[in-house]
Amino acid sequence: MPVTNGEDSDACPDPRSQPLDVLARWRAAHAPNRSAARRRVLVTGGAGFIGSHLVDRLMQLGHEVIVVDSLFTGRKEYLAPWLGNLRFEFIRHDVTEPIVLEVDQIYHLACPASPVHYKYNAIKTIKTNVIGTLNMLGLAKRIGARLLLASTSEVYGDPLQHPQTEDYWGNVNPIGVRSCYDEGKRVAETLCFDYHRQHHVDIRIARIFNTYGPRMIENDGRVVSNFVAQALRGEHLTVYGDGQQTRSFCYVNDLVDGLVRLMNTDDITGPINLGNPTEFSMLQLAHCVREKIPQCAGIRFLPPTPDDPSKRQPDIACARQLLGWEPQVPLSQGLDWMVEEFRARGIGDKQSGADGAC
Ligand SMILES: O=c1ccn([C@@H]2O[C@H](COP(=O)(O)OP(=O)(O)O[C@H]3OC[C@@H](O)[C@H](O)[C@H]3O)[C@@H](O)[C@H]2O)c(=O)[nH]1
Repeated sequence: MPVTNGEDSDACPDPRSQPLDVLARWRAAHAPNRSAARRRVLVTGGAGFIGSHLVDRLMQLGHEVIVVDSLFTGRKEYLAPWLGNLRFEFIRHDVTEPIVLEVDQIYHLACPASPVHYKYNAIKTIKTNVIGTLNMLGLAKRIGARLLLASTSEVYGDPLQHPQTEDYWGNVNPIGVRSCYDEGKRVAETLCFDYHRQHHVDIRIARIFNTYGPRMIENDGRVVSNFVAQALRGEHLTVYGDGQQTRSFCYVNDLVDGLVRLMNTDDITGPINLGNPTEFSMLQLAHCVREKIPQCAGIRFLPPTPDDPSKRQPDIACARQLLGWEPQVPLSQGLDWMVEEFRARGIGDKQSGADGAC
């Protein structure tokens, strides 16, 4: 980790004359048992869908990984391959409570991300985004760690600009049912920049667009997992509204690649959009899933959900230019892998017939 302000000698800066951030960064850069090849990395929300894939990548790269997760939506079994590994630790902890750890990097992902889950306890969701992020930024400041915030495309709300570039300020309802998440993440971004300006905390902000892949919880309510699980069970695909709303779906391994690149790129704060720019309507997605899973019963239209964004597509010019990153996996391929994993989990083995289909 680079030490700035002329403090790159091995000698410890004089604690009486140096600001705290200089001392913290000196300590981080000179910590024993650490190197660029073997960093100590904290992943909050590391037992979740994206978090657990990120943990796999960090462990494969040879880092020491600490996962902090409340297991509200995360699943410990996603971490099973690493339990018992000497480079891995799991701590069941809610980030709304402070925690003290010594690490070089913090990937701060902790927060329910499915609209169904984040609306379930809206006050808890906003606390997680605000107090949880404050706690993690305080920790980063204290120990001189770099912090990457998993922000979201939801900061753009129901966008009036399409596709969305990072300089677009968004169109967000501050008092709606989704506000706990989208306003919560907007405040989390604000906090990151305030800690950066005021305390020189080294921050990275990733605006993550819709992501899918193996290990999505089959009933987490998001569209790709819903459609695949419904199709495998021989049920109808539930399309909310007229299905003309659009999203752009990124395969989880591509996203993890973007997160790791962003974390390890110097002299950049973001925000940076990370997502697949290929846009689909929900009806197109439904047809794609039906083609792959013929036992699917058909489509059932349900009322739209409040404040549902009508369109969403990332402009990823910044990620291409600054990180040399762009998604590699087309939706059709990613869906095949996801269907395979859902089948391996036994989803659809016992056809429910609950909605009268099949
Ligand atoms: O069964 C379903 C589920 C969802 N949908 C629709 O599919 C679209 C996508 O819905 P999802 O719940 O998958 O995800 P959303 O885009 O609403 O929110 C997501 O945005 C990006 C991330 O930050 C989060 O994963 C999540 O908040 C919405 O228009 C929704 O109404 C259906 O038509 N049927």
